[in-house]
Amino acid sequence: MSTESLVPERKPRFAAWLVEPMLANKSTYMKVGLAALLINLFGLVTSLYSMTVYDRVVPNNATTSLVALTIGLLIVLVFDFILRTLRAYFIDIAGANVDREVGQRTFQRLLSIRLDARRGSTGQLTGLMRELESLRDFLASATMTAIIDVPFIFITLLVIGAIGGWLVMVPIVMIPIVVGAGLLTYPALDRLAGSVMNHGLNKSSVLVEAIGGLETVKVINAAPLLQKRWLEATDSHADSSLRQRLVATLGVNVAATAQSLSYAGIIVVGVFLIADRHLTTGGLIACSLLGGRAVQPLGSIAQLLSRLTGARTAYQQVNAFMSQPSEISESDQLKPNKLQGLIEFRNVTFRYPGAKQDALKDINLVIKPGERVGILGRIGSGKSTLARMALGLYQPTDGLVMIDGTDLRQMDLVSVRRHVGAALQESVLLTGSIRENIILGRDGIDDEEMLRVARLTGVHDFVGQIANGYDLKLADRGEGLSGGQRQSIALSRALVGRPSVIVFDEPTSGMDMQSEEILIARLAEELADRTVIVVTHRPSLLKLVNRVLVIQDGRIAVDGPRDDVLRRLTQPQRAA
Ligand SMILES: Nc1ncnc2c1ncn2[C@@H]1O[C@H](COP(=O)(O)OP(=O)(O)OP(=O)(O)O)[C@@H](O)[C@H]1O
Repeated sequence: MSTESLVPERKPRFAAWLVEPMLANKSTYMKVGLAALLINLFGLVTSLYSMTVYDRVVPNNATTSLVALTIGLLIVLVFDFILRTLRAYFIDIAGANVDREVGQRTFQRLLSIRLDARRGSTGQLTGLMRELESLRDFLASATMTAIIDVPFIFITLLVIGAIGGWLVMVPIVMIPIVVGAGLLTYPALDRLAGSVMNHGLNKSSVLVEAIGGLETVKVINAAPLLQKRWLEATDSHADSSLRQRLVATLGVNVAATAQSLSYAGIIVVGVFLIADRHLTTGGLIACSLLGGRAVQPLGSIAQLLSRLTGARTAYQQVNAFMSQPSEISESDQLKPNKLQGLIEFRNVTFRYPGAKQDALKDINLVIKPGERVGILGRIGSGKSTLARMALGLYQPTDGLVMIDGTDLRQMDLVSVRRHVGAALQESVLLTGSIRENIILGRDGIDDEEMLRVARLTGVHDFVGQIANGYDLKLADRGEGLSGGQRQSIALSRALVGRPSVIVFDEPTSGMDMQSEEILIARLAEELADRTVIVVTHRPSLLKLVNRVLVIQDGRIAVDGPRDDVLRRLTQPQRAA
């Protein structure tokens, strides 16, 4: 029998990544609410002041009372000013706290996103992270103030009712008009917010692609194509933004007109009530002021409606991203302190998301600790995929990848990768010094160890001569260095700290034969007792390994001791 609960779990209305940081600032938000309450009450005082002045002071020429009342009002205004300032300050503080926490959570999620579950291009993901800004804008400042003011509409209406009786019907009639206009425009605004955001993400996508590959774009003359894509993305973005603003303006104008109508309506009806002696002139003045106050928060909401829909769309997109599978699972994951270096593939089949064919098919493989394996095969045969799977970058579609006898899915990949040195095909460096690029802020790696690997990989040969060479700041992704130099740095950061498992994918592709030979000679000793996987097309690198696998069409075609396999591969095919 299934152990699953029969009662479906109710999904929380809002996601934890947003609600938890907001709840953490609960006390600040309560202060904001209290300030809003007092500010709204002070607003009533101003209207009542006008009423008293018109009804009591003017007819009796009671200047002493006027002075006393005005002093009272001034005191209230001073408090009002202080509270408004405090309210804005508290909202900003809470907004900044929430923004920091939400930003941290989303960035962490971005870094731990499972590659097999990743959706959207690099540019779209960049744009998505920017969408957090619109959420932040929404949660901070003006928006919250306007929303908090809404419940006070009822208090204002109560006061109007107390002073002017049925006069209260005038602003009450206006409320459904404003709300109705909001409700009518909401679906259109919501739809437009979605398309504004999508077109924005498309723009970001073209931009990132163009900037990231500027050199290639020039060389292959792709500028006209990208220019065309950029123009299309900009046009559609501008078009949907324009429509969004038009619809939003409609709601705002209805609210503004309703506010004026409420004012005029109160005056007109009030005149008749005064004639019937149901209302005083002061009462009318107070009611007309209060009438404006009653409708005003709705106007602000109408103004915010487009931002509200924008924020909702951003929330949904970010939430969808936050719900994608991550390398960090909820369960307790194993965090190894060290690795023996036993790597096992059990019946592993893998297909890239959206691909038509399996990249790896039914792989069974045991790499013992200290074993050094070279992986050969034609292009696209699945060599790099095998290396990526050993690093836990992708989870098998079927079967198990195990390290030291434990399923990789049950291990904390950050801890595992601490003991694995990897250099993949692309030597992507980070902005910063060469030293930073080799050490990468890892604990326990000193300058001595950095220099040791730098000498080994040849980095010292080109950095050692320059004064402060290791502190040389590298530009974006290591620009300013040759491909081979970048590769040497990438190899250094993989070897530093002597990790027990090494995974190299074409580690010498950017090097000349002489540099490669020197490197191989030095690596032979360095890698002696490690578990090593080297993906390569170069026979020279096979000097480093004692076992060779040949991958063909996603399957292991040949597996054996290096010399045996090489002999088989170089033997002329016997005629059938
Ligand atoms: N990110 C990806 N998404 C979809 N398919 C992919 C992806 N990366 C690789 N593939 C496909 O998986 C198959 C194996 O690719 P892999 O990179 O492992 O080949 P390889 O043997 O390392 O090739 P090369 O020698 O050219 O590096 C190929 O058919 C390739 O088209």
